[in-house]
Amino acid sequence: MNPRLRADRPRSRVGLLSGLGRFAPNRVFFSVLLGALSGCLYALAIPIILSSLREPDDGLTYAGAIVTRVAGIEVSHVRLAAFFMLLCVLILISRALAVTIMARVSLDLATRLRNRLCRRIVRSAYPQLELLGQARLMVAVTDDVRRIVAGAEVVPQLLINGVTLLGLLAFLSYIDTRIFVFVLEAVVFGIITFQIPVLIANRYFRIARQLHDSVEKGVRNLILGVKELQIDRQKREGYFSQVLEPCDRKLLAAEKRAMTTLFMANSYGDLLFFFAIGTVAFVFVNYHEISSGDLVAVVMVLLYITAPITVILNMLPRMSMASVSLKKIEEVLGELPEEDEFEQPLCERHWQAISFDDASYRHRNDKAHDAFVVGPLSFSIRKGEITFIVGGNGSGKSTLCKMLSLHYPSTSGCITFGEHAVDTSSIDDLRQGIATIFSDFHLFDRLLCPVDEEKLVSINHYLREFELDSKVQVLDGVFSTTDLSDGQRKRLALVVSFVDNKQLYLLDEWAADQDPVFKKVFYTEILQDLKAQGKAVVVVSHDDRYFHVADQLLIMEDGKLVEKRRKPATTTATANV
Ligand SMILES: Nc1ncnc2c1ncn2[C@@H]1O[C@H](COP(=O)(O)OP(=O)(O)OP(=O)(O)O)[C@@H](O)[C@H]1O
Repeated sequence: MNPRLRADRPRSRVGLLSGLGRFAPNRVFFSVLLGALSGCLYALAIPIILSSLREPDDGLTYAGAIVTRVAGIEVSHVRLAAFFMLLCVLILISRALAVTIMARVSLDLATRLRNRLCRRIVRSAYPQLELLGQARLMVAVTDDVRRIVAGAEVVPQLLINGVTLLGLLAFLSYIDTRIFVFVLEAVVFGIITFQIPVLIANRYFRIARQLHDSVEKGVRNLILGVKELQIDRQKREGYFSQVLEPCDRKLLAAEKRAMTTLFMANSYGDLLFFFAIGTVAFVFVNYHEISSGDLVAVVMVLLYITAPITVILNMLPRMSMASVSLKKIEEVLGELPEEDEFEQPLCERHWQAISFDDASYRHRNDKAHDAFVVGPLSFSIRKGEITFIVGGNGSGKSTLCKMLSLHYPSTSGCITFGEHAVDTSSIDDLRQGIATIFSDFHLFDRLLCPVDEEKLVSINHYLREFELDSKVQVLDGVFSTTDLSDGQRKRLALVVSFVDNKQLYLLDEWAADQDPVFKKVFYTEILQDLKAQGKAVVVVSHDDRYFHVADQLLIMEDGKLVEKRRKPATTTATANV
């Protein structure tokens, strides 16, 4: 079996804005349009104010302006004032709409990305998930998605301030072309030189993002291993000094470097404009003729320009981080090829026996040369039979179970379920007939399937049978609690699998946590019940005193099947196989 894996097509390195544009083109277009409009209106505010201050002879005075009484208040240049008020209202509406629309798009995009990542995780080949690791997946689903939202939210702000900047530069060119050229040169010089620290900061942001995965992994292991660390001070300190703190230190250093570089770049950007203002006010006027009114207008525009420039410079780090996170998510999606079979319509497949013909699986890890190989294995599992997989620790029992449950694709040989060879067209259908309880199983707090009256009767029956009825009730398909002992949790997992009514039951060391009484019930009653129902039952077990209940014994050693024993058809149920 080698299910074809469909990797994401190699993507072009899309920017944040084009990513947003592809996601919601109409809304992003409106937001951009309104942001641009808002920027234009902002840029208009200064000329309006200035024109209210100017006299026709280019002097600057309030005296002599025509004053009109509006609702008892004296207003000069009433038409201009009304236009200014209208401008303010329009700025308010367009700005609010631009920002709100983009914020909503970014939230929708975040939800979609999170959902897409989660769906991709469940649709991906299991070995690939193992290789990628929980920490990397968690950071992508939570942190990276959040950073993209933060970055997307500033897009309208950048746009508004960018357009304001352009508008003011245009106004500057209208006042005095020579000053405009000078300021434009300062802007171009500022932008080019500003890119150098931005590039350095981006490099540190990328390093910080990698280190974030390691910190996440460290914290996760700390939480998982808290019991062990609490009872041993030396190990606790060792964990902090050898694992968490070195990672934290590196992350802190990278983040500090990135932020420091960017803040210094921002300060440099601000200063550059004050330098430009100073040059115009103290030097330029000595070489070029310029009226005092124009000079005031130029200085006002230059002072006003510093605000949008500061906003743009301050918002850029968020955009940088969002772009790094978007790239990271695309990398994760690229590394998680989707199995083709999920596109097929589901159709239940029935079989009588599973056959392994020289099937093998090679674990993938960083060091390919010492990867563990299980197989080649040849055997069959039949319905109405109990098969035990036995062997020492690390002999490959659980790996074989995951081959049987179709989580691990065989790297050579062939596996068939009855008439159906396991391939891309059949794998998901065949998986639907399999119930598993692995040693690292997860118990969901609900049944995750429709619960009708018949099912409820069946659940309550099994809860009583497994002595769980006083602990757990099922209300609307949800368990009243899953805070149970390890043994009880395994029993509840078995109840769930019984209700699911599958064809193959794979129980990996299920009985390991059960008390001797229930262990006996498991081997002598529960397994026999499943067998009587015609299920194929595969049990990984170290309980040699119960090996006799098996119809078939598969003995594993170092990834190979060293012995297959089958119970003779004539022997009694208690005879050893
Ligand atoms: N996810 C993995 N990635 C790489 N190698 C693995 C992985 N899981 C297991 N292995 C390798 O496969 C070998 C067999 O592991 P497996 O869990 O199948 O043994 P087992 O017989 O079930 O052991 P136990 O009785 O201790 O549960 C191990 O020695 C280990 O080196």
